[in-house]
Amino acid sequence: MYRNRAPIARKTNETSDMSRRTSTSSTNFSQTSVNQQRPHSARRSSLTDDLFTESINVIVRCRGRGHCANEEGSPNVVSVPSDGTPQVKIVIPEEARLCANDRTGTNGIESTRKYNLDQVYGPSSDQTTFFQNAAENICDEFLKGYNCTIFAYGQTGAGKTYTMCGKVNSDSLTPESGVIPRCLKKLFDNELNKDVVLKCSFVEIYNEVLKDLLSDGTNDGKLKIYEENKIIKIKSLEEFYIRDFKEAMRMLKIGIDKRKTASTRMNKLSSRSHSIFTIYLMKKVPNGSEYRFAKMNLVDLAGSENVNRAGSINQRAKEAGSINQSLLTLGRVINCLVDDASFVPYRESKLTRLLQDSLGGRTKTVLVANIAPTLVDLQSTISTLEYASKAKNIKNTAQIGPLVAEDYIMNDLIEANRRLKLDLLATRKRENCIIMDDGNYNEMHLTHKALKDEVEELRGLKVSLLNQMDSQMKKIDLHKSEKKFLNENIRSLEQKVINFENKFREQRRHEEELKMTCTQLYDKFVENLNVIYQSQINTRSVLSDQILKSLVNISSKLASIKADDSIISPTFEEIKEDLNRICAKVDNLIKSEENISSNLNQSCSKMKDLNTKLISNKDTLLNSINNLSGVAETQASLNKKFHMFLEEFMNSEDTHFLSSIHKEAKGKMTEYKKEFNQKMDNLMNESIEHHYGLFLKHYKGKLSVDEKSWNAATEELISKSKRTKESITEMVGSQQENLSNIASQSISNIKSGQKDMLSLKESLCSISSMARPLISQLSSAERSQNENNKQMNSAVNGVREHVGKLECAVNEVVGNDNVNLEARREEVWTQMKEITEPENVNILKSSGNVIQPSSSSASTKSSPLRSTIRLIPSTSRNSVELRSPARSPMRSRYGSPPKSPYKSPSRRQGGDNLSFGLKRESSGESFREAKRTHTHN
Ligand SMILES: Nc1ncnc2c1ncn2[C@@H]1O[C@H](COP(=O)(O)OP(=O)(O)OP(=O)(O)O)[C@@H](O)[C@H]1O
Repeated sequence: MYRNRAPIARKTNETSDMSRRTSTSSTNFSQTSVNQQRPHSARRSSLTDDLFTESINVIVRCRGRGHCANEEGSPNVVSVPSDGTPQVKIVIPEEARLCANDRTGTNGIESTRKYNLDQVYGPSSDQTTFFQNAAENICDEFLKGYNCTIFAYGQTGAGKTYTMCGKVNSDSLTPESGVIPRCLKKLFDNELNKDVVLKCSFVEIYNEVLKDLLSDGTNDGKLKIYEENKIIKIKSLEEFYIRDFKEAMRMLKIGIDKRKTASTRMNKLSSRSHSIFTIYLMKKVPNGSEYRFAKMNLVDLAGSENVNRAGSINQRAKEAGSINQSLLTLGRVINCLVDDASFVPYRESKLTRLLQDSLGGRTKTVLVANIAPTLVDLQSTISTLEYASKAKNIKNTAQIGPLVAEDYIMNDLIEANRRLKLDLLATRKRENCIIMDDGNYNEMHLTHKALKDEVEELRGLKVSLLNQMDSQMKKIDLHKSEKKFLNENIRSLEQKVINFENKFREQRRHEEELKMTCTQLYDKFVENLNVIYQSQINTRSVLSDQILKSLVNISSKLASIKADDSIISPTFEEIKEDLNRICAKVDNLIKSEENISSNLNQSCSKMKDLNTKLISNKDTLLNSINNLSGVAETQASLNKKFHMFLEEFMNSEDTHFLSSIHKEAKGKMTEYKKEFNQKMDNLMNESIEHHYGLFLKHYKGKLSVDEKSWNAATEELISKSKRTKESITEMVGSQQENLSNIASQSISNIKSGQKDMLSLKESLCSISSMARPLISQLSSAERSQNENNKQMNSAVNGVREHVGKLECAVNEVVGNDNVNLEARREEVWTQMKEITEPENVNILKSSGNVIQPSSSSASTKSSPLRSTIRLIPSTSRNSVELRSPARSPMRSRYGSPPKSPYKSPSRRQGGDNLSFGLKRESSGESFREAKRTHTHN
């Protein structure tokens, strides 16, 4: 960095002089440049193409809620559309309007207001976004050679300084860097940087006094605003060449640090002055030796403030008054420009005077209106937005900057260099004085300051790091102690676990032992239980045996006492009677069977007679056939003779007559033959049917009579058997019932007696001694009862066997007779066929005579029909079958004449002494079985 002059020799008058000189010289640069414009001013008219009118670009930036608003608990009333619409909307809540006061200034304000501007940015827009969208473009215009101005306007604390400068702590950009650092960065990052020469100045207006923020103070009070050729300039303001971004940032930082700030209630670092950072650009014209001159004013205005609200008193109140005054003038200027007034009061304040060219002049101007969103700031916000809306209508005629000759810049640099060398030489001659180049000094000073800042920063960092370290160490210590504590806990827990495991093992061992003991005890218990159970069973069996014995004795006693007389005897008598009746019925049946047999024999004899007659007829027929065969022989001889006669006749002359007779005779013979055969067939059929019908009619009548008697006898027998069975069953049932009653009573008695068994034992002992003679009696009675039982069993078995045999016999009779009748019928039929067939054969052999069957002639041959035939009813009572008695197993078993095989045994059994011993189950079962067999049959 180098400067036009070195204002370093502060302590010498020479330096002061020099400073003044250089200052003038510096001011002369602008003047020179302006002066240099003069030759070009003639050209400017020719550059009418570069002139164009445009409105000031008005941008609103609304900050977020500040600490002040939060403290006051003020609601937000400003909203910014998120879709990029350049509109600010103010919505005042009704309750706020109702309790409106002067502070909020909502009195008489409508609830909703809208302001349309060029661009609007809300709290969410960061510095980068804001610069890129709002300020970058104007930088480009500046680089093109236009004079440009960006100034921030708004109430105190609305974010003007934040927008324009941001944080300027380092040599590089940060996210918080504002418009000025970013502009500088952009200018130095430009590709055409080589052909660009940049200078800067930084001035503030504090209480309407100008102050050079980059100066060492030697030019204090010398800065004066003057206008030359319609260009506003500041006399004695130092301009510094800036070679790179870092240098520019250091200059900016120096100026910011020098700027007057103070803490108010509304802003802890409130700017109490208006500041203008100006960048001068000399850009070489492409393919030329001249440089285009332009300057950019970056203005951070002091904020308008409510003295009461800001709590400004004394100096601050004076500052506020000055600020507000200058801002009021700015407002009036804007109004005048908007109203296109003939007079614009630029000169009424230094601010408006310095911004004269930017407001309604030849500059491209951007006005940033900073506002706060809360209700407490509403009045200022509305005021700001009103100004901004008006400023939007200010028209500027942007003009490209003048050209400066390259030689002039070179001469300026050489001159500056020469003056510096003289200053150095003069300074070196002085004693006790450190003489050094102002640039170097400044550079060193800046470097030193930067280093100091860095050291401070590092110190602060170190302190914070040390603090962090301390806290970390404390945390580590805490963690260590916690870890130690946890380790101890873990160790104790592990020990507990080990102890627990040991105890668990011990417990398991105890459990195993306990199990073993339990098993042993259980086994012993089971064993004892078995023993007890066995003893109980034994006891029970002994007791039950005793009880049974007692029961048997009692029952036998009862049976012997009562049953013999009152129960069994009458029943047995009845059974006897029944059986006798059955036997009588069986005898009747046998008798009827004999009758049937005799009937059958009679039928057989009749059949034999019939057969004899048939045989005799057969003989007669055979004779007739023989006669017919004689006739046939005669006929044959006659025929022969006739044939001979015919041959002779044929040999004669009249053959025609003979042949006709012969044909006629032949035909008649054929007819005769047919007729004869037909008549013979009819005769034979009629004869056979007649005889067979007679035979069947005769035997059917006979058999139906026998069948009826047989059926009646069978039914009677069955009903008798049924009745007998029922009476026996009833008797047995009653016996059973009696016995079961006695048994159940005894059992219940025994059961009840079981409880008093112990007490009864004693009495039993005494009873046993008393019961001995009774027992002997009972044993004798038991023996007799056993005998009775045996007899009864044998009797029942006999009855059962007898009934079974009877039923078998009946079955055999029925079954065999059915078979025999069938066979017999077949035999008769075959015999009849035998009788009739030879006749038919012979008759068929006969030549044509009618033959009447003869009724005589008996055959001497023996016929099966000569045997006796028995007719018995089959299972189907409607059918009648012929049976051969010879094939009857009954007959073969009992011989001829047929005699019932059941008669004798039945009689024997019925007649024999039938003493039914009472063996309840077996006898009942046998009766049931007999009943089943009978029913089945
Ligand atoms: N858009 C913003 N985003 C973040 N912080 C902001 C914003 N605007 C302002 N601030 C913060 O608000 C405080 C006040 O801002 P600033 O000093 O820029 O206000 P000002 O308008 O310059 O006030 P004054 O006129 O009193 O100087 C600062 O701490 C600043 O960092």
